[in-house]
Amino acid sequence: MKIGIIGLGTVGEGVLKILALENKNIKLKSGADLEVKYACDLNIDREFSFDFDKAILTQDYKKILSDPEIDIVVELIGGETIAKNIIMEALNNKKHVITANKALVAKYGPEIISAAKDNCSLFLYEAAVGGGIPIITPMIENLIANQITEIRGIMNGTSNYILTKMKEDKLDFEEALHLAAEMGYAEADPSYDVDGIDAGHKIAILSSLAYGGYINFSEVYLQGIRDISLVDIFEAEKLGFSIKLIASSKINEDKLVEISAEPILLKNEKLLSNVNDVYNAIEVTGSYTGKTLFYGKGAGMEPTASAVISDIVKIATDSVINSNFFFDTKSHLETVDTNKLKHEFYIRTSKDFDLEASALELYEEIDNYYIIIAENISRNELDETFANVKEKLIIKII
Ligand SMILES: NC(=O)C1=CN([C@@H]2O[C@H](COP(=O)(O)OP(=O)(O)OC[C@H]3O[C@@H](n4cnc5c(N)ncnc54)[C@H](OP(=O)(O)O)[C@@H]3O)[C@@H](O)[C@H]2O)C=CC1
Ligand SMILES: N[C@@H](CC=O)C(=O)O
Repeated sequence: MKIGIIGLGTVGEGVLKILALENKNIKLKSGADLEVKYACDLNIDREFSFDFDKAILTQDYKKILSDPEIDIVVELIGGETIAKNIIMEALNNKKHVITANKALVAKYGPEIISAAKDNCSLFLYEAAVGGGIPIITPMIENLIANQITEIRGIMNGTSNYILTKMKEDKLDFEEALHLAAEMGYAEADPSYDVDGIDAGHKIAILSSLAYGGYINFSEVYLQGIRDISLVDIFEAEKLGFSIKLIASSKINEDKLVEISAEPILLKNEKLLSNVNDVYNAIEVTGSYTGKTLFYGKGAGMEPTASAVISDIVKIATDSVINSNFFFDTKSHLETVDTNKLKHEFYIRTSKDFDLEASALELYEEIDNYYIIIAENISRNELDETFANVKEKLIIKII
């Protein structure tokens, strides 16, 4: 199998490196005969920390797309414009495509998957969710006997790293984000990480695999972590909770999906409360398995590259389940308006809120804020109640 890798940043360099180091072992274990014919990046004059034949380096991805010898194109440049063109052109040229680009899969999955089917090519994206954790393949293969009814987890390494550093090292948000970017965890535009968008992409992808249809990404309820301060982290701790960015979805009997990516106050005894640093953990509920848990590093060079290589080997060993059920491009899954659902909430509001005029009870006053715990209330009701305050943070409690 001849492979062209496009994008040699964090993930692409990892793929090139592991293939250079492990090619013989991979062949021994799987029988797959892999050759990287091209490795493409804008900057090819830099130093690499491992040995490989530099003749494979190119700055021109079009060479890869038009070379009839190339079987697999690995798209690792990220973004939604050139990356999408590369993927579509590669598929239309009858090449198999592998990506780690969750934004593209979540937003354009139906279009890309249809193009793959039309061209009898394969489109795989194990690295798009959970970094190094095998999760897409288990959803398609190992859990195939089950009806999946619920998925819940920590799916963004950067935000989990930030929340962990804020809690354990008392770093403020910006310092922790800076560290996450240095480690290669954050997206090129880190607002994807901290505004819940990346976790939203991932839960949309998993739900589209699980429930026999596709989720329209714009229907995922999103809330990020950028407004969470040390005050909230330590208030939560006093109450016996941790704050985690949780992506979740569940399907009800009417086939309506409740789907969100948002910070949640989780009881400290819960398993997900204790998943820290760049680690992700994804809990999948199946009709026969009950809950299964997938845990590991959710971002970073080597874990993510490991997932990309598993897709390469699947294609090379011709072992891909490619039915229409998973990410069914013809069946749009309807979603529930989560703003109407009643829950318990943690609220931090500035003191211009007229507490006496409201039916809500004060839990504590801290600095210039009221902390309020509100029960059996919807986001819509809370948004109306706190519409005019200078500052507010509203987080669901589970
Ligand atoms: N980092 C991670 O932990 C994970 C990332 N992902 C996904 O993997 C993908 C890649 O991410 P990551 O490796 O972090 O991104 P990086 O920004 O580190 O790498 C992208 C690379 O592609 C290069 N590039 C950009 N445009 C072109 C082009 N037209 N032709 C050739 N090369 C180009 C960039 O060069 P230059 O820098 O010069 O622009 C850069 O070297 C993204 O979709 C991301 O969401 C998925 C899971 C984990
Ligand atoms: N930025 C992402 C990278 C992996 O998907 C994250 O932090 O999880």
